[in-house]
Amino acid sequence: QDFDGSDVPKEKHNYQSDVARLRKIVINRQPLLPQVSRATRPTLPGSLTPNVRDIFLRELVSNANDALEKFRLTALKDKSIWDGAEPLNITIKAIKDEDGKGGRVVISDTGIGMTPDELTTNLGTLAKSGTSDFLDQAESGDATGTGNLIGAFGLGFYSSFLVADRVYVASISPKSEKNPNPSQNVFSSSADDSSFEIFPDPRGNTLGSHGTEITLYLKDDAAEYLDTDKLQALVNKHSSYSSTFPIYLSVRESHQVPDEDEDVVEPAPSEDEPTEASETSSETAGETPETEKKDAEDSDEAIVEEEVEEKPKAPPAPPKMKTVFTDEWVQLNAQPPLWMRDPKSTSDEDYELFYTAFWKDYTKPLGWQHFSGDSESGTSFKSIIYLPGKIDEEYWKQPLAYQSNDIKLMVKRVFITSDLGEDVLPKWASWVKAVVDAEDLPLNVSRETLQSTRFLRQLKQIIIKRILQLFNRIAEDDEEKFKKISDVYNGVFKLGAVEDVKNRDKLTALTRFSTNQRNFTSLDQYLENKKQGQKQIFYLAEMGKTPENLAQSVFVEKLHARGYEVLLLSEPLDEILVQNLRHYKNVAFQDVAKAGLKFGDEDVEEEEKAEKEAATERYQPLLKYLKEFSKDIVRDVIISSRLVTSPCAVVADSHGYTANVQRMMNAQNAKNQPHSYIQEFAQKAKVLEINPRSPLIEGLLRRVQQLPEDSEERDEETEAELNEVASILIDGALVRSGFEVPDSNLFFTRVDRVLRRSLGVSETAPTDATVKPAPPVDPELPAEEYVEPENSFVEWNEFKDKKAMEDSAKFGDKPGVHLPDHMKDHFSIEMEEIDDDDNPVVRHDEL
Ligand SMILES: Nc1ncnc2c1ncn2[C@@H]1O[C@H](COP(=O)(O)OP(=O)(O)OP(=O)(O)O)[C@@H](O)[C@H]1O
Repeated sequence: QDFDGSDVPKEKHNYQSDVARLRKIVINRQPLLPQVSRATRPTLPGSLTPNVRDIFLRELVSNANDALEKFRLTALKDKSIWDGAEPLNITIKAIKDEDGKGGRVVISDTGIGMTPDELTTNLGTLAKSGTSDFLDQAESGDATGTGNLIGAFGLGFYSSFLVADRVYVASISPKSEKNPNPSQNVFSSSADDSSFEIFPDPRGNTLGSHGTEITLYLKDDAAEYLDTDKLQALVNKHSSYSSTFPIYLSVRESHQVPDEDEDVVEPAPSEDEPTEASETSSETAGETPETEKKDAEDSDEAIVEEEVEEKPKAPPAPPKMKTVFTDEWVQLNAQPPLWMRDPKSTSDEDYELFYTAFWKDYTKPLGWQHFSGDSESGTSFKSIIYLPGKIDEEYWKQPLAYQSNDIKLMVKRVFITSDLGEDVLPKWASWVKAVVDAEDLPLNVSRETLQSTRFLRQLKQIIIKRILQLFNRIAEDDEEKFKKISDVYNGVFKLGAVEDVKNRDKLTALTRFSTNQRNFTSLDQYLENKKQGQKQIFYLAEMGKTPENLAQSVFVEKLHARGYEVLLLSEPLDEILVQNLRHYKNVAFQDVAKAGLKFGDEDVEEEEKAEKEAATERYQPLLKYLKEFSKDIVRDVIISSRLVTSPCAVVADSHGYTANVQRMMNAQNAKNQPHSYIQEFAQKAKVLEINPRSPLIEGLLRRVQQLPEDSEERDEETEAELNEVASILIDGALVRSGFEVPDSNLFFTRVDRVLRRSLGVSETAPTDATVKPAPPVDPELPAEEYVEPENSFVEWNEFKDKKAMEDSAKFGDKPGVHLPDHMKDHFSIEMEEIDDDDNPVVRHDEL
């Protein structure tokens, strides 16, 4: 009897809109044969078909495993639903049609099953996070990309429609208080329906007391999935690690039996009757593979014995033999789970496949550590921890609030939970994926009891220790690989070093930086390259600039010229990190844009000191002049010992703001904070340094010296010119040092004037500023109707005041405020009622 062969009442439901979108993409999946036109598709040999749709099996097996896990957990609490003896497993069977062309694949599990309501909600709506991302990408992307997308997201149940025209899901959930009389029901949908049906299974109860059976009627071009070798290969590749429950495949085995005794071979299907044989087995779907297999073995034994007994004295002529076929269940994942195996005999590919199947993450992991251990509390366990190949974007949105639940705790191979509470790992490490199988915990351990166990606390330390060891080992042994790790994890190391004081040193050692001399430097390598006497780790931080830009900075020029290494920090976390660390291995960090920079080589410093004193003496008039001139911007003007070619720079005091911090403060102030006096003080805590060896500075000194002492002899024009040059010089120093000029319009007006002067053009000659005015006012209204762009409208309904909403009817049918999407989060809208004279209505006096 099949699913449709009865007049049971069928409830029709429409798919939720997202499911409908998803199914459309899956069913019309263009990329299946990306390089081939539609017309030629059907004639292609199966082997050319890219394997996008192979994923259906992986997805259904993974769902079956989840259902079994749920069942086992439920049974731990409610002993009445499972006696522990009835097998929990997954079975896969391919059944060919009578005409031998098409057929169906049936995937069953003895898991938690679904009630009719659950069939409707679980299979008719989408609850998966990330699905809308998938939909958007798939719908906007070109067709060829969709295949990869399908593989990368994992479409769950809906991937059935990659291979099937029609899908039936028969299911029964175990008896419970809510569901005292469970019955077996069917979900049915064809690939091109926009709806599905739910109805009582016309075949009655075939699944026993709990479980699900998914029957896929294969599309014409998907007959390859009837081949058990293919199914076996797929399970081996994608699913052997995704379930700790046995997965059985029904495989047709051939046997040689004596031809004479027709009765004996009767139970087994003959070669000419493949369909009948398949049907016989499918009717026994309620039986477990184990019982079926046992029956088959029993009957085989009986045959042998009968023959021996009946013909003891027969002439020794060889009996006539013929081939018969039986369907037998073969377990596909008979090996112990990966974490129980010997790491020495486990290949990288095994670890990668296990990772993908277990966490449904299709980006290859960057590393793993497989180990066994004993916690101090006496629990022994085996574990594999992984470094994911990418970190979830959510993590970087809110790293300190992120919780991934990716540590899967098993007890004696049985999955217990992946919710180990918020503090199972320090926040910086919340991306770790690990499986931990403990031997000595009770199977019914609850999350609450778990959290109070010493085991969990120790596990946290063990995982962190192992993760750090793993990073270290790769850093030491394989620089190329560590570069890849760094691409993903450098920010994590920096965050960890700030957040996790206990592991700060180890995490800091893993961070890598660009410098003026090389690209991938650890702080230890920096210290190895430290010059004699150097007592500081030099760095320059400016968020958003590239290290190449930073290397050109005025603050780096002398250090670079002398051969010192300077860390060039351009990542958002960098400056926070050095501020928190303050020193590494007892060597202090020194911001080269700040006062306090010391090279540490005494001879040079003595020499420079003398030179500086002499220059200060010589440049006194210019220093005095500039100090007076720039008193609103800097605290002092001094002779520099950090500049080589640049004429001047603005250096922050050790307690003042660098340009980087200044920018961050400005951004902050722009948001809401008022300026404080401390901030103003810190802003001005900077010094203008001039380079006595720069010809420009020497020239300026000469000009200042030429200014007449006597105020009677002053020439205003010459003085104005000099002031202008000095202004440009100071503004230039600000820009060169990363600060903003106080008034950029004034700055460019001055530059223009100086340019005119140097070109001999009149300084006062006006530019022809005539422009063509706009045409006169157009009294006509636009002919075409304005089309509302989607989503640019803050719906009236969103306003909380319902009364205002009702009143709004008189303003037209869709009043509202238009905002571009990217601005919506930054605005709140308040409204007030106004009267005919545009005055706000504060009180309704008449009320
Ligand atoms: N074999 C099954 N037994 C019981 N419930 C099932 C089974 N297959 C699917 N379901 C239910 O249907 C829901 C939807 O399945 P689907 O594969 O589309 O998404 P998912 O499994 O929740 O997500 P993901 O595939 O990312 O894990 C599941 O969450 C589960 O509740």
